[in-house]
Amino acid sequence: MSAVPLTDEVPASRSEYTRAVLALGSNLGARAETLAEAISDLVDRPEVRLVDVSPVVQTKAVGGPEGQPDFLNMVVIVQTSLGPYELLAHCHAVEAKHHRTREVRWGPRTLDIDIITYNTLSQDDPVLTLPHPRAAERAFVLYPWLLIDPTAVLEGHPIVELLEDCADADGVEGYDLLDEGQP
Ligand SMILES: Nc1ncnc2c1ncn2[C@@H]1O[C@H](COP(=O)(O)OP(=O)(O)OP(=O)(O)O)[C@@H](O)[C@H]1O
Ligand SMILES: Nc1nc2c(c(=O)[nH]1)N=C(CO)CN2
Repeated sequence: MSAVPLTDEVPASRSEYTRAVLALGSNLGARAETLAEAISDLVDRPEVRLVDVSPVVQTKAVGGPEGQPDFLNMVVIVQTSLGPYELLAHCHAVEAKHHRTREVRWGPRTLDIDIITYNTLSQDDPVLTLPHPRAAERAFVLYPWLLIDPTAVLEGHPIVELLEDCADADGVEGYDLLDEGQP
């Protein structure tokens, strides 16, 4: 028996952390501020640890209504002891805190958080499809991800190769955070 009290120990079922890749997007409101706050909110619990944060990129909206504002997009990598559905619920709670609404498919939003990968988990459940079913064709996901993990592989393909075939690649550009709020 250990002399150290065990009461604060992480329960055995929660002691393992899994790597997950999350994609964040915003094209309504104070976009950069929202993304920064969302990262804080995501890791504001012991079950989610921040591993890496990509630069922010500005991207032309893909799909949805014509003429919607450009997005800011980024990718964050976390280690989490949450299960995949718990992580999804947590992402939805952070979206809700930032007043995310769902009226039009692919419509403008204050905040979107998608789970791109949860370790190597592969599943088809419409509630949580993993890897994210459209990530492999989205430069607004792959490009910021590539900037922090150049050797990443998605569904067996290096993301650097997937990016070459993305139709939206020309709509992705670097973004200077100091520009937010400027006319
Ligand atoms: N990997 C995933 N990450 C996030 N949501 C997912 C995932 N797989 C399935 N979903 C489901 O998709 C539903 C719709 O999500 P959401 O409204 O954010 O879609 P979207 O971001 O507008 O479009 P897209 O799914 O093309 O990125 C969510 O309620 C969730 O249950
Ligand atoms: N540029 C850009 N386009 C999108 C985005 C996004 O985050 N960025 N998200 C979508 C649905 O998740 C649909 N289209």
